[in-house]
Amino acid sequence: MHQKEFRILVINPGSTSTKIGIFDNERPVFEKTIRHDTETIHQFDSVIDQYSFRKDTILEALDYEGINISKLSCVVGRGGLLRPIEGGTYGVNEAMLADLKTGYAGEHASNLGGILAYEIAEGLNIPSFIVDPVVVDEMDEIARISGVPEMERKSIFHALNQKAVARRVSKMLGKSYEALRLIVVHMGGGITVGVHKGGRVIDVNNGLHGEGPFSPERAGTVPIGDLVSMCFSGEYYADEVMKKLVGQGGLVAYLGTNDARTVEEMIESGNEKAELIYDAMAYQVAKEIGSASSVLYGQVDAIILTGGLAFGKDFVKKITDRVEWISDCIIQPGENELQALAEGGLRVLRNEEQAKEYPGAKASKGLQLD
Ligand SMILES: Nc1ncnc2c1ncn2[C@@H]1O[C@H](COP(=O)(O)OP(=O)(O)OP(=O)(O)O)[C@@H](O)[C@H]1O
Ligand SMILES: CCCC(=O)O
Repeated sequence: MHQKEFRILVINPGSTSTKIGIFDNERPVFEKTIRHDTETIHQFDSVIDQYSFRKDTILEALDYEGINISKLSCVVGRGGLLRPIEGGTYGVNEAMLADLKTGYAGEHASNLGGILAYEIAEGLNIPSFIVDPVVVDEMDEIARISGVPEMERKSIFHALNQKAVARRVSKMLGKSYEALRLIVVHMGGGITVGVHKGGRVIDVNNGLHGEGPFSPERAGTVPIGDLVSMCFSGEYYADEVMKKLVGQGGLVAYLGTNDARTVEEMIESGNEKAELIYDAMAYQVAKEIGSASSVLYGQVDAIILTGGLAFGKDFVKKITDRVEWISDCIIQPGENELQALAEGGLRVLRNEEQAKEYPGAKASKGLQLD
């Protein structure tokens, strides 16, 4: 039987770009990365203030391509720092909009995803969704214990790409995602190592707020006593310390760049410090994988390396040399987040899955965004 065709607009707002795509069912018919220079972004005081600018930019790009948005079936955005929720596709509701707008769990460019999806969809009288936001939380209770009762470990990670890649590899292996025990390692600007079991991510490092391996621009776990001393030294404001951990940590702090390709060039030209730091980043990723394997009692069906850094063959080898005794390593470089967003929306349009309802506190009134 001929399958019904749905046309889906997907929106993935990043800190320096807005990626958009039009999909006819699973098939991408248009994809564009709209780059925003630092000057443009810095004229806004907060992420939410960028809303009208990003919306206009998206609509102009679609108009320029001659894409008629009245033919859309739904709009899907990347979800942001919401309340902790399980993975899946969520309909954008007022409670979600309120949390995205106030930045319930902090500022993140993806907070704009749900808002933009909703605003564009509402004008067309079609549904809007988010899929697997960074706050997907399926952690086991035991994984939440930190050692300080006032501080619970949190699940903040590259849920969208981790889940999409895990599903893709499961298909490649001829098994269902739910039947496999996987360690998925997303290595981008931040690095997160997720333990996937029974279709849930039962443990993962908080890749945004200081846990796990250091990354191109984040510090990861640091010696905690020294961090406390730094905080109370009187030399730094809180936001300065935070920047050292997120944005100006990792490769940026040691080598002045967040671009692994530049680091590789430095190593080529004999820079020994660059070599040590790059080795250390791979070493920390491998250690995190080793730790994740113990969560699965060593019974790991595959270790999957993904994200931009997985394009770096030497970097990948530095990791796999240390962990391939645990399980097979499957390399899936880059990320396919637009496709993953489209597929999440499609599963609901096709009634293969029901859209989940976001559980936050209800907003009292419709939101005024313009
Ligand atoms: N061919 C390559 N070889 C080595 N490193 C690469 C290559 N391509 C990209 N990278 C590195 O990957 C990193 C960026 O990865 P990616 O694009 O996944 O991050 P992002 O999308 O900005 O952040 P995040 O994935 O954390 O949301 C950069 O350090 C970049 O230099
Ligand atoms: C860790 C959450 C996604 C990101 O890197 O910003």
